[in-house]
Amino acid sequence: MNAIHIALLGMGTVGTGVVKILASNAHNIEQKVGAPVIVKKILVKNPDKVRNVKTEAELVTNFDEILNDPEIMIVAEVMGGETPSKDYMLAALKAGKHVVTANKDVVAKYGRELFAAAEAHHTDLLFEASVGGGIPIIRPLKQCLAANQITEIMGIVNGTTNYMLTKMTKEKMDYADVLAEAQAKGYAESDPTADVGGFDAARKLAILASIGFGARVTLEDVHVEGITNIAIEDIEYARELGFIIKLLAIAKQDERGINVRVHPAFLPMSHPLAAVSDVFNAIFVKGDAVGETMFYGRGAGEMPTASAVTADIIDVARDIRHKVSSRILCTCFEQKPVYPVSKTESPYYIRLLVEDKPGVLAAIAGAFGAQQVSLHSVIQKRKVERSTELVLITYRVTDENIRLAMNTLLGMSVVSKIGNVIRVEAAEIS
Ligand SMILES: NC(=O)C1=CN([C@@H]2O[C@H](COP(=O)(O)OP(=O)(O)OC[C@H]3O[C@@H](n4cnc5c(N)ncnc54)[C@H](OP(=O)(O)O)[C@@H]3O)[C@@H](O)[C@H]2O)C=CC1
Ligand SMILES: N[C@@H](CC=O)C(=O)O
Ligand code: NA
Repeated sequence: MNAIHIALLGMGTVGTGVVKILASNAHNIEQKVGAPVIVKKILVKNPDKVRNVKTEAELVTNFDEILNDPEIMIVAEVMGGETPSKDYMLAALKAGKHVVTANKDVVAKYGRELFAAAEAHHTDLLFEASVGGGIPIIRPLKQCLAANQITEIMGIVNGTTNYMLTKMTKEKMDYADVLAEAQAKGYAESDPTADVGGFDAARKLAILASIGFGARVTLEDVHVEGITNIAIEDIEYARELGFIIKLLAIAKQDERGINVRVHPAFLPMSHPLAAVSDVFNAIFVKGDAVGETMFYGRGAGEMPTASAVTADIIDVARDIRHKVSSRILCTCFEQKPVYPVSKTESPYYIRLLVEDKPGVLAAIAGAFGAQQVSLHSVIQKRKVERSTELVLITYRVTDENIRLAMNTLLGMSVVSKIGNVIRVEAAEIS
Protein backbone atom coordinates (compact mmCIF):
# COMPACT_ATOMS: atom_id res chain seq x y z
CA MET A 1 0.00 0.00 0.00
CA ASN A 2 1.53 3.30 -1.10
CA ALA A 3 1.36 5.99 1.56
CA ILE A 4 -0.67 9.12 0.87
CA HIS A 5 1.61 12.10 1.45
CA ILE A 6 0.11 15.34 2.60
CA ALA A 7 1.29 18.83 3.59
CA LEU A 8 -0.04 21.21 6.19
CA LEU A 9 0.00 24.96 5.73
CA GLY A 10 0.33 26.10 9.35
CA MET A 11 1.07 24.38 12.64
CA GLY A 12 -0.68 26.61 15.16
CA THR A 13 -3.68 25.55 17.27
CA VAL A 14 -5.43 23.53 14.55
CA GLY A 15 -2.35 22.26 12.68
CA THR A 16 -0.89 20.93 15.92
CA GLY A 17 -4.12 19.03 16.56
CA VAL A 18 -4.03 17.50 13.06
CA VAL A 19 -0.43 16.31 13.59
CA LYS A 20 -1.47 14.79 16.94
CA ILE A 21 -4.52 12.96 15.56
CA LEU A 22 -2.69 11.60 12.50
CA ALA A 23 -0.05 10.20 14.88
CA SER A 24 -2.23 8.93 17.72
CA ASN A 25 -4.92 7.39 15.46
CA ALA A 26 -2.52 6.32 12.68
CA HIS A 27 -3.53 2.66 12.70
CA ASN A 28 -7.23 3.39 12.70
CA ILE A 29 -6.83 5.97 9.93
CA GLU A 30 -4.69 3.62 7.83
CA GLN A 31 -7.42 0.99 8.01
CA LYS A 32 -10.09 3.47 6.97
CA VAL A 33 -8.05 4.87 4.09
CA GLY A 34 -6.39 1.65 3.01
CA ALA A 35 -2.96 3.29 3.14
CA PRO A 36 -0.91 5.23 5.69
CA VAL A 37 -1.36 9.02 5.68
CA ILE A 38 2.00 10.75 6.14
CA VAL A 39 2.55 14.45 6.81
CA LYS A 40 5.60 15.14 4.62
CA LYS A 41 5.98 18.92 4.89
CA ILE A 42 4.54 21.71 7.05
CA LEU A 43 4.63 25.37 6.07
CA VAL A 44 5.26 27.69 9.01
CA LYS A 45 6.24 31.31 9.46
CA ASN A 46 8.88 30.73 12.09
CA PRO A 47 10.70 27.37 11.87
CA ASP A 48 12.62 28.06 15.12
CA LYS A 49 9.49 28.35 17.27
CA VAL A 50 9.24 25.77 20.06
CA ARG A 51 6.34 23.44 19.12
CA ASN A 52 4.32 21.38 21.58
CA VAL A 53 4.14 18.38 19.27
CA LYS A 54 6.81 16.16 17.73
CA THR A 55 6.71 15.52 13.99
CA GLU A 56 8.90 13.81 11.41
CA ALA A 57 7.60 16.26 8.82
CA GLU A 58 9.95 18.82 7.33
CA LEU A 59 9.15 22.39 8.41
CA VAL A 60 9.42 24.72 5.43
CA THR A 61 8.93 28.45 4.98
CA ASN A 62 8.56 28.48 1.20
CA PHE A 63 5.21 27.27 -0.19
CA ASP A 64 6.86 26.30 -3.50
CA GLU A 65 8.56 23.40 -1.73
CA ILE A 66 5.08 21.96 -1.19
CA LEU A 67 3.57 23.05 -4.49
CA ASN A 68 6.39 21.54 -6.52
CA ASP A 69 6.57 18.27 -4.60
CA PRO A 70 4.78 15.70 -6.80
CA GLU A 71 4.48 13.23 -3.94
CA ILE A 72 2.21 15.59 -1.95
CA MET A 73 -1.38 14.98 -3.02
CA ILE A 74 -3.35 16.76 -0.28
CA VAL A 75 -2.72 20.24 1.10
CA ALA A 76 -4.47 21.06 4.40
CA GLU A 77 -4.61 24.83 4.89
CA VAL A 78 -4.74 25.71 8.60
CA MET A 79 -2.90 29.04 8.46
CA GLY A 80 -5.85 31.41 8.49
CA GLY A 81 -6.34 34.86 6.95
CA GLU A 82 -7.12 35.66 3.34
CA THR A 83 -3.61 36.30 2.06
CA PRO A 84 -1.60 34.29 1.11
CA SER A 85 -3.89 31.38 2.07
CA LYS A 86 -6.28 31.87 -0.85
CA ASP A 87 -3.43 32.08 -3.39
CA TYR A 88 -1.81 28.96 -1.97
CA MET A 89 -5.07 27.01 -2.09
CA LEU A 90 -5.75 28.12 -5.64
CA ALA A 91 -2.22 27.21 -6.74
CA ALA A 92 -2.49 23.79 -5.07
CA LEU A 93 -5.84 23.04 -6.78
CA LYS A 94 -4.47 24.14 -10.14
CA ALA A 95 -1.44 21.88 -9.59
CA GLY A 96 -3.81 18.93 -9.19
CA LYS A 97 -3.56 18.71 -5.40
CA HIS A 98 -6.67 18.27 -3.25
CA VAL A 99 -7.29 20.98 -0.66
CA VAL A 100 -8.76 20.77 2.83
CA THR A 101 -9.25 24.00 4.76
CA ALA A 102 -10.57 25.38 8.05
CA ASN A 103 -10.58 28.89 6.65
CA LYS A 104 -14.05 30.48 6.65
CA ASP A 105 -12.66 33.86 5.59
CA VAL A 106 -11.45 32.40 2.29
CA VAL A 107 -14.35 30.00 1.72
CA ALA A 108 -16.94 32.73 2.37
CA LYS A 109 -15.22 35.23 0.07
CA TYR A 110 -13.54 33.17 -2.64
CA GLY A 111 -15.55 29.94 -2.53
CA ARG A 112 -16.85 30.31 -6.08
CA GLU A 113 -13.36 30.83 -7.55
CA LEU A 114 -11.88 27.95 -5.57
CA PHE A 115 -14.70 25.57 -6.49
CA ALA A 116 -14.30 26.50 -10.16
CA ALA A 117 -10.58 25.70 -9.94
CA ALA A 118 -11.31 22.41 -8.16
CA GLU A 119 -13.85 21.44 -10.82
CA ALA A 120 -11.55 22.40 -13.68
CA HIS A 121 -8.62 20.43 -12.26
CA HIS A 122 -10.61 17.43 -10.98
CA THR A 123 -9.54 18.06 -7.42
CA ASP A 124 -11.45 18.22 -4.15
CA LEU A 125 -12.00 21.20 -1.86
CA LEU A 126 -13.31 20.23 1.58
CA PHE A 127 -13.96 22.68 4.41
CA GLU A 128 -15.82 20.91 7.23
CA ALA A 129 -13.85 22.73 9.95
CA SER A 130 -14.74 26.17 8.58
CA VAL A 131 -18.16 26.14 10.31
CA GLY A 132 -18.94 24.77 13.76
CA GLY A 133 -15.37 23.51 14.39
CA GLY A 134 -15.66 19.80 15.16
CA ILE A 135 -19.43 19.61 14.51
CA PRO A 136 -20.32 17.83 11.29
CA ILE A 137 -22.43 20.46 9.51
CA ILE A 138 -21.02 21.14 6.03
CA ARG A 139 -21.19 17.53 4.90
CA PRO A 140 -24.66 16.94 6.41
CA LEU A 141 -26.02 20.11 4.80
CA LYS A 142 -24.43 19.42 1.42
CA GLN A 143 -24.91 15.68 1.26
CA CYS A 144 -27.16 14.14 3.90
CA LEU A 145 -29.85 16.86 3.56
CA ALA A 146 -29.42 17.27 -0.21
CA ALA A 147 -32.99 16.06 -0.84
CA ASN A 148 -34.50 19.00 1.08
CA GLN A 149 -35.44 22.60 0.41
CA ILE A 150 -33.87 24.28 3.44
CA THR A 151 -36.05 27.05 4.86
CA GLU A 152 -34.21 28.07 8.01
CA ILE A 153 -30.78 27.81 9.64
CA MET A 154 -30.34 29.22 13.12
CA GLY A 155 -27.57 28.69 15.58
CA ILE A 156 -24.64 29.63 17.73
CA VAL A 157 -21.61 29.42 15.46
CA ASN A 158 -18.87 31.29 17.28
CA GLY A 159 -17.16 29.51 20.16
CA THR A 160 -15.26 32.54 21.48
CA THR A 161 -18.32 34.73 22.02
CA ASN A 162 -20.42 31.87 23.39
CA TYR A 163 -17.61 31.13 25.85
CA MET A 164 -17.45 34.82 26.77
CA LEU A 165 -21.22 35.26 27.21
CA THR A 166 -21.37 32.07 29.29
CA LYS A 167 -18.60 33.25 31.64
CA MET A 168 -20.11 36.74 31.85
CA THR A 169 -23.53 35.21 32.66
CA LYS A 170 -22.52 32.46 35.06
CA GLU A 171 -19.41 33.89 36.72
CA LYS A 172 -19.98 37.62 36.10
CA MET A 173 -16.49 37.72 34.61
CA ASP A 174 -15.21 40.94 33.13
CA TYR A 175 -15.37 41.22 29.29
CA ALA A 176 -11.61 41.83 28.79
CA ASP A 177 -10.57 39.03 31.15
CA VAL A 178 -12.85 36.49 29.55
CA LEU A 179 -11.72 37.47 26.04
CA ALA A 180 -8.11 36.95 27.13
CA GLU A 181 -9.08 33.52 28.46
CA ALA A 182 -10.73 32.54 25.15
CA GLN A 183 -7.60 33.65 23.30
CA ALA A 184 -5.35 31.63 25.62
CA LYS A 185 -7.49 28.55 24.95
CA GLY A 186 -6.93 28.96 21.19
CA TYR A 187 -10.60 29.69 20.42
CA ALA A 188 -10.26 33.24 19.12
CA GLU A 189 -9.15 34.35 15.66
CA SER A 190 -5.72 35.99 15.39
CA ASP A 191 -7.66 39.26 15.25
CA PRO A 192 -10.37 38.66 17.88
CA THR A 193 -12.45 41.59 16.64
CA ALA A 194 -13.68 39.08 14.02
CA ASP A 195 -15.17 37.07 16.89
CA VAL A 196 -16.55 39.79 19.17
CA GLY A 197 -17.66 41.94 16.23
CA GLY A 198 -19.77 39.09 14.83
CA PHE A 199 -17.86 38.82 11.53
CA ASP A 200 -16.56 35.30 12.12
CA ALA A 201 -20.14 34.14 12.72
CA ALA A 202 -21.31 36.13 9.68
CA ARG A 203 -18.77 34.40 7.41
CA LYS A 204 -19.91 31.03 8.72
CA LEU A 205 -23.54 32.00 8.18
CA ALA A 206 -22.77 33.09 4.60
CA ILE A 207 -21.25 29.64 3.98
CA LEU A 208 -24.20 27.80 5.55
CA ALA A 209 -26.82 29.92 3.76
CA SER A 210 -25.06 29.51 0.40
CA ILE A 211 -25.10 25.74 0.76
CA GLY A 212 -28.55 25.51 2.34
CA PHE A 213 -30.37 27.86 0.00
CA GLY A 214 -28.46 26.95 -3.19
CA ALA A 215 -27.54 30.58 -3.91
CA ARG A 216 -24.38 32.60 -3.27
CA VAL A 217 -24.71 34.56 -0.02
CA THR A 218 -21.79 36.85 0.78
CA LEU A 219 -20.52 38.50 3.95
CA GLU A 220 -21.86 41.81 2.62
CA ASP A 221 -25.37 40.32 2.56
CA VAL A 222 -25.25 39.52 6.28
CA HIS A 223 -26.45 42.08 8.82
CA VAL A 224 -23.80 41.94 11.57
CA GLU A 225 -23.88 43.06 15.19
CA GLY A 226 -21.36 41.72 17.70
CA ILE A 227 -21.29 41.45 21.47
CA THR A 228 -19.11 44.47 22.21
CA ASN A 229 -22.08 46.50 23.51
CA ILE A 230 -23.43 43.80 25.82
CA ALA A 231 -23.21 45.08 29.38
CA ILE A 232 -23.46 43.07 32.58
CA GLU A 233 -26.74 44.98 33.23
CA ASP A 234 -28.26 43.51 30.03
CA ILE A 235 -27.22 40.02 31.07
CA GLU A 236 -28.75 40.57 34.52
CA TYR A 237 -32.02 41.99 33.18
CA ALA A 238 -32.24 39.10 30.74
CA ARG A 239 -31.91 36.66 33.61
CA GLU A 240 -34.58 38.47 35.68
CA LEU A 241 -36.97 38.33 32.74
CA GLY A 242 -36.37 34.61 32.08
CA PHE A 243 -34.00 35.01 29.13
CA ILE A 244 -30.33 34.46 28.28
CA ILE A 245 -28.28 36.50 25.81
CA LYS A 246 -26.72 34.56 22.92
CA LEU A 247 -25.00 35.64 19.71
CA LEU A 248 -27.27 34.11 17.08
CA ALA A 249 -26.70 33.49 13.39
CA ILE A 250 -30.03 33.34 11.54
CA ALA A 251 -30.73 32.59 7.88
CA LYS A 252 -34.29 32.41 6.58
CA GLN A 253 -35.73 31.85 3.16
CA ASP A 254 -39.31 32.88 2.37
CA GLU A 255 -41.34 34.41 -0.46
CA ARG A 256 -39.39 37.69 -0.11
CA GLY A 257 -36.03 35.97 -0.60
CA ILE A 258 -33.22 35.36 1.86
CA ASN A 259 -32.55 37.16 5.12
CA VAL A 260 -29.24 36.62 6.90
CA ARG A 261 -28.27 38.21 10.21
CA VAL A 262 -25.90 37.84 13.14
CA HIS A 263 -26.75 39.67 16.33
CA PRO A 264 -27.08 39.19 20.08
CA ALA A 265 -30.56 38.12 21.11
CA PHE A 266 -32.65 37.49 24.21
CA LEU A 267 -33.60 33.80 24.08
CA PRO A 268 -36.11 32.21 26.49
CA MET A 269 -34.28 30.05 29.04
CA SER A 270 -36.43 27.13 27.89
CA HIS A 271 -35.13 27.30 24.29
CA PRO A 272 -32.71 24.47 23.36
CA LEU A 273 -30.03 26.99 22.28
CA ALA A 274 -30.13 28.58 25.76
CA ALA A 275 -28.42 25.48 27.15
CA VAL A 276 -25.53 25.67 24.65
CA SER A 277 -22.69 26.93 26.84
CA ASP A 278 -18.97 27.65 26.79
CA VAL A 279 -17.22 26.86 23.51
CA PHE A 280 -20.09 24.67 22.29
CA ASN A 281 -21.95 25.57 19.12
CA ALA A 282 -25.33 24.32 17.92
CA ILE A 283 -27.06 24.71 14.59
CA PHE A 284 -30.75 24.11 13.80
CA VAL A 285 -31.54 23.30 10.20
CA LYS A 286 -35.13 23.08 8.98
CA GLY A 287 -35.81 21.20 5.75
CA ASP A 288 -39.14 20.63 3.97
CA ALA A 289 -38.79 16.86 4.06
CA VAL A 290 -36.73 16.16 7.17
CA GLY A 291 -38.30 18.80 9.44
CA GLU A 292 -36.09 20.12 12.25
CA THR A 293 -32.56 18.84 12.83
CA MET A 294 -29.96 20.06 15.28
CA PHE A 295 -26.16 19.71 15.26
CA TYR A 296 -24.23 20.22 18.48
CA GLY A 297 -20.61 20.06 19.62
CA ARG A 298 -17.43 22.02 20.24
CA GLY A 299 -17.20 24.90 17.82
CA ALA A 300 -13.54 25.77 18.33
CA GLY A 301 -10.32 24.56 19.94
CA GLU A 302 -7.36 22.42 18.93
CA MET A 303 -8.67 18.86 18.92
CA PRO A 304 -12.34 19.38 17.90
CA THR A 305 -11.32 21.52 14.93
CA ALA A 306 -8.51 19.12 14.02
CA SER A 307 -11.07 16.30 14.15
CA ALA A 308 -12.98 17.93 11.27
CA VAL A 309 -9.84 18.76 9.27
CA THR A 310 -8.48 15.23 9.67
CA ALA A 311 -11.81 13.68 8.66
CA ASP A 312 -11.68 15.70 5.44
CA ILE A 313 -8.11 14.49 4.86
CA ILE A 314 -9.26 10.89 5.41
CA ASP A 315 -12.16 11.32 2.95
CA VAL A 316 -9.90 12.70 0.24
CA ALA A 317 -7.22 10.09 0.93
CA ARG A 318 -9.80 7.31 0.55
CA ASP A 319 -10.93 8.77 -2.75
CA ILE A 320 -7.34 8.98 -3.99
CA ARG A 321 -6.71 5.40 -2.94
CA HIS A 322 -9.88 4.14 -4.63
CA LYS A 323 -9.49 6.48 -7.62
CA VAL A 324 -12.98 7.98 -7.19
CA SER A 325 -14.42 11.37 -6.43
CA SER A 326 -17.99 11.78 -5.35
CA ARG A 327 -18.02 15.27 -3.94
CA ILE A 328 -20.78 17.77 -4.54
CA LEU A 329 -18.79 20.91 -5.40
CA CYS A 330 -20.36 24.38 -5.65
CA THR A 331 -24.09 24.27 -4.89
CA CYS A 332 -24.90 27.92 -5.64
CA PHE A 333 -27.06 27.11 -8.64
CA GLU A 334 -29.52 30.00 -8.34
CA GLN A 335 -29.64 33.75 -7.78
CA LYS A 336 -31.98 34.79 -4.99
CA PRO A 337 -32.78 38.26 -3.62
CA VAL A 338 -31.59 39.12 -0.14
CA TYR A 339 -34.00 41.32 1.83
CA PRO A 340 -32.66 43.76 4.41
CA VAL A 341 -32.83 43.37 8.16
CA SER A 342 -35.01 46.51 8.32
CA LYS A 343 -37.89 44.37 7.02
CA THR A 344 -37.52 41.70 9.70
CA GLU A 345 -39.75 41.65 12.78
CA SER A 346 -39.27 40.67 16.40
CA PRO A 347 -40.00 41.92 19.90
CA TYR A 348 -37.21 44.08 21.36
CA TYR A 349 -35.61 44.62 24.74
CA ILE A 350 -34.70 48.28 25.27
CA ARG A 351 -32.74 49.76 28.17
CA LEU A 352 -32.98 53.54 28.59
CA LEU A 353 -31.71 56.11 31.04
CA VAL A 354 -34.41 58.77 31.50
CA GLU A 355 -35.02 61.80 33.69
CA ASP A 356 -36.74 60.97 36.94
CA LYS A 357 -39.79 63.24 36.75
CA PRO A 358 -43.54 62.96 36.23
CA GLY A 359 -44.83 62.52 32.67
CA VAL A 360 -41.66 60.94 31.31
CA LEU A 361 -43.17 57.49 30.87
CA ALA A 362 -46.15 58.90 28.97
CA ALA A 363 -43.84 60.92 26.69
CA ILE A 364 -41.75 57.85 25.91
CA ALA A 365 -44.79 55.67 25.29
CA GLY A 366 -46.05 58.38 22.91
CA ALA A 367 -42.75 58.39 20.97
CA PHE A 368 -42.93 54.62 20.57
CA GLY A 369 -46.61 54.76 19.59
CA ALA A 370 -45.84 57.30 16.83
CA GLN A 371 -43.69 54.61 15.16
CA GLN A 372 -46.25 51.81 15.65
CA VAL A 373 -44.17 50.29 18.45
CA SER A 374 -46.43 48.83 21.18
CA LEU A 375 -44.97 48.14 24.58
CA HIS A 376 -45.51 44.73 26.12
CA SER A 377 -43.96 45.58 29.47
CA VAL A 378 -42.23 48.51 31.11
CA ILE A 379 -40.07 47.81 34.09
CA GLN A 380 -38.81 50.79 36.01
CA LYS A 381 -35.48 49.74 37.40
CA ARG A 382 -32.76 51.21 39.54
CA LYS A 383 -31.95 54.87 40.08
CA VAL A 384 -28.71 56.07 38.48
CA GLU A 385 -27.87 59.43 40.11
CA ARG A 386 -30.78 61.74 39.10
CA SER A 387 -31.98 59.42 36.32
CA THR A 388 -33.96 56.21 36.23
CA GLU A 389 -33.16 53.11 34.21
CA LEU A 390 -36.16 51.87 32.26
CA VAL A 391 -36.30 48.39 30.82
CA LEU A 392 -38.90 47.84 28.11
CA ILE A 393 -40.03 44.85 26.10
CA THR A 394 -41.96 45.64 22.93
CA TYR A 395 -44.42 43.54 20.97
CA ARG A 396 -43.30 42.37 17.52
CA VAL A 397 -42.18 45.31 15.42
CA THR A 398 -40.07 45.80 12.31
CA ASP A 399 -36.40 46.66 12.71
CA GLU A 400 -37.11 49.78 10.63
CA ASN A 401 -39.73 51.04 13.11
CA ILE A 402 -37.56 50.35 16.14
CA ARG A 403 -34.73 52.39 14.56
CA LEU A 404 -37.14 55.27 13.86
CA ALA A 405 -38.42 55.14 17.45
CA MET A 406 -34.83 55.18 18.77
CA ASN A 407 -34.05 58.25 16.66
CA THR A 408 -37.07 60.02 18.14
CA LEU A 409 -36.03 59.06 21.67
CA LEU A 410 -32.49 60.35 21.09
CA GLY A 411 -33.96 63.77 20.30
CA MET A 412 -36.00 63.92 23.53
CA SER A 413 -34.52 65.99 26.36
CA VAL A 414 -35.86 63.56 29.00
CA VAL A 415 -33.88 60.65 27.52
CA SER A 416 -30.24 60.82 28.65
CA LYS A 417 -29.02 57.58 27.11
CA ILE A 418 -30.08 54.53 25.14
CA GLY A 419 -28.31 51.77 27.05
CA ASN A 420 -29.04 48.95 24.62
CA VAL A 421 -31.51 47.62 22.06
CA ILE A 422 -31.55 43.83 21.64
CA ARG A 423 -33.88 41.58 19.66
CA VAL A 424 -35.95 38.96 21.45
CA GLU A 425 -36.06 35.69 19.50
CA ALA A 426 -38.29 32.65 19.78
CA ALA A 427 -40.47 34.08 22.57
CA GLU A 428 -44.27 34.05 22.83
CA ILE A 429 -44.86 37.80 23.01
CA SER A 430 -48.04 38.61 21.14
N1 LIG B 1 -8.56 27.87 16.53
C1 LIG B 1 -9.78 27.37 16.35
O1 LIG B 1 -10.47 26.95 17.31
C2 LIG B 1 -10.35 27.29 14.98
C3 LIG B 1 -9.68 27.80 13.89
N2 LIG B 1 -10.22 27.73 12.65
C4 LIG B 1 -9.48 28.24 11.51
O2 LIG B 1 -8.27 27.49 11.36
C5 LIG B 1 -7.26 28.30 10.82
C6 LIG B 1 -6.03 28.22 11.72
O3 LIG B 1 -6.37 28.72 13.00
P1 LIG B 1 -5.36 28.53 14.24
O4 LIG B 1 -4.72 27.22 14.18
O5 LIG B 1 -6.13 28.93 15.43
O6 LIG B 1 -4.27 29.66 13.90
P2 LIG B 1 -2.87 29.90 14.62
O7 LIG B 1 -2.65 31.38 14.58
O8 LIG B 1 -2.80 29.20 15.91
O9 LIG B 1 -1.82 29.20 13.62
C7 LIG B 1 -1.49 29.71 12.36
C8 LIG B 1 -0.33 28.90 11.79
O10 LIG B 1 -0.09 29.31 10.47
C9 LIG B 1 1.26 29.71 10.31
N3 LIG B 1 1.27 30.87 9.42
C10 LIG B 1 0.50 31.97 9.52
N4 LIG B 1 0.76 32.80 8.50
C11 LIG B 1 1.70 32.21 7.75
C12 LIG B 1 2.39 32.56 6.55
N5 LIG B 1 2.15 33.70 5.92
N6 LIG B 1 3.30 31.69 6.04
C13 LIG B 1 3.56 30.52 6.68
N7 LIG B 1 2.94 30.12 7.82
C14 LIG B 1 2.03 30.97 8.33
C15 LIG B 1 1.78 30.03 11.70
O11 LIG B 1 3.18 29.80 11.71
P3 LIG B 1 4.08 29.91 13.05
O12 LIG B 1 3.63 28.77 13.92
O13 LIG B 1 5.47 29.76 12.59
O14 LIG B 1 3.75 31.25 13.62
C16 LIG B 1 0.98 29.04 12.55
O15 LIG B 1 1.64 27.82 12.60
C17 LIG B 1 -7.88 29.69 10.68
O16 LIG B 1 -8.39 29.83 9.39
C18 LIG B 1 -9.02 29.68 11.69
O17 LIG B 1 -10.06 30.57 11.37
C19 LIG B 1 -11.42 27.11 12.41
C20 LIG B 1 -12.13 26.58 13.44
C21 LIG B 1 -11.68 26.67 14.82
N1 LIG C 1 -12.73 31.92 16.42
C1 LIG C 1 -13.64 30.89 16.04
C2 LIG C 1 -12.87 29.63 15.83
C3 LIG C 1 -13.64 28.62 15.12
O1 LIG C 1 -14.16 28.82 14.03
C4 LIG C 1 -14.67 30.67 17.13
O2 LIG C 1 -14.45 31.17 18.24
O3 LIG C 1 -15.70 30.05 16.86
NA1 NA D 1 -17.69 21.59 11.20
